[in-house]
Amino acid sequence: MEKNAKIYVAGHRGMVGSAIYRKLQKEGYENIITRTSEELDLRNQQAVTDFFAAEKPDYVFLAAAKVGGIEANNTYRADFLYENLAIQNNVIHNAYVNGVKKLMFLGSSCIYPKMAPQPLKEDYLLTGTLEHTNEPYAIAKIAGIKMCDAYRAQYGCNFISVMPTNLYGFNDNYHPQNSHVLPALIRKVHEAKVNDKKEVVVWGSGAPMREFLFADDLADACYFLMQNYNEPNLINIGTGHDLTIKDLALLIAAVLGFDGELVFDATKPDGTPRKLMDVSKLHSLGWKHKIELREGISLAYQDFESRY
Ligand SMILES: NC(=O)C1=CN([C@@H]2O[C@H](COP(=O)(O)OP(=O)(O)OC[C@H]3O[C@@H](n4cnc5c(N)ncnc54)[C@H](OP(=O)(O)O)[C@@H]3O)[C@@H](O)[C@H]2O)C=CC1
Ligand SMILES: C[C@H]1O[C@H](OP(=O)(O)OP(=O)(O)OC[C@H]2O[C@@H](n3cnc4c(=O)[nH]c(N)nc43)[C@H](O)[C@@H]2O)[C@@H](O)[C@@H](O)C1=O
Repeated sequence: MEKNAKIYVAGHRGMVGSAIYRKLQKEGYENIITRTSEELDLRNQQAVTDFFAAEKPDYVFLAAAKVGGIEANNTYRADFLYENLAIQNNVIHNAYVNGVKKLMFLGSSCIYPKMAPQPLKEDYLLTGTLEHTNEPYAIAKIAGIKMCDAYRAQYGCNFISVMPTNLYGFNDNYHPQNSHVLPALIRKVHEAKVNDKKEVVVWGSGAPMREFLFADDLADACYFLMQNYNEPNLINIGTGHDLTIKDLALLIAAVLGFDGELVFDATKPDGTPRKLMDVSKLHSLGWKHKIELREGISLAYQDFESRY
């Protein structure tokens, strides 16, 4: 990407989009264009068509999406399918129509088959049944990946798809029901600590395993791949390490200084038992994460405390 290139970061107020924006600024890009969802609703086909025709961006990071944790995905099934399909259809198609030089689409580790062998290799996509709680989201994301591949095959567009693992970081969503597990547990443990409560409720059995990547590391990888990756096949982004939800809760309790009990709520779903990324393809290209989990939780907690 040339330093004077016009780069559209879709979803720049979100956790991932804001990290990509910070990374681009740090690298010296000055022509970054953004719109909030109030200024440009990416579900609106005409509005997106007009925006691309007027702005003609050179590069696009598509980090706008309907996003949430296990409960949000399972509850708002229609919204996750419709909104994500609409956003990605509009952005990817108009990127093609307006000659965007390169576009990055973000998938997610939760769109691999529920019972895929571990660690998850890129070619396991579409080899088995999806996890029920996030099936609508996964169907939309798989369509986005296939759309990038199809526009490359038919029209020669340099559209790439990356597959991030579970993320956390600055500007995360700490909603009690709709957030992902890591921000949810930061909030619950914090509230238990300041209110002198003896217990924190952890959803499910605590046995599922998850891998976590700090959003600024993801942004660094996205920037690296935007410079160095031009293939139709998707590429995993993660750390290659995971832990149980119980151990995650214990680690968050340790970092935040909470010494009460963890109580497991079996009425809540566990979701996918494990989704550890095989990151050998990314490592072979020369990229590795920098922020380890304990440090990342500490950074995220500082952000949480400054915003709540
Ligand atoms: N969080 C995670 O653990 C993971 C995320 N990902 C992927 O990363 C990407 C970003 O996720 P994340 O940053 O966590 O999500 P956030 O919810 O933090 O941010 C999403 C952004 O999308 C924008 N957006 C949503 N709907 C619309 C719309 N209709 N029109 C315009 N903009 C819209 C929002 O804009 P505004 O703020 O202006 O309303 C918001 O800034 C997504 O593609 C997601 O699937 C992949 C793996 C894991
Ligand atoms: C990134 C990925 O995120 C989603 O998948 P997920 O990894 O299953 O999501 P999660 O982070 O919400 O939960 C992880 C695990 O943690 C447990 N858990 C415990 N206690 C809380 C808790 O308090 N909140 C939440 N949310 N989960 C909890 C929870 O029961 C589950 O076993 C996809 O829908 C999909 O959208 C996607 O892309």
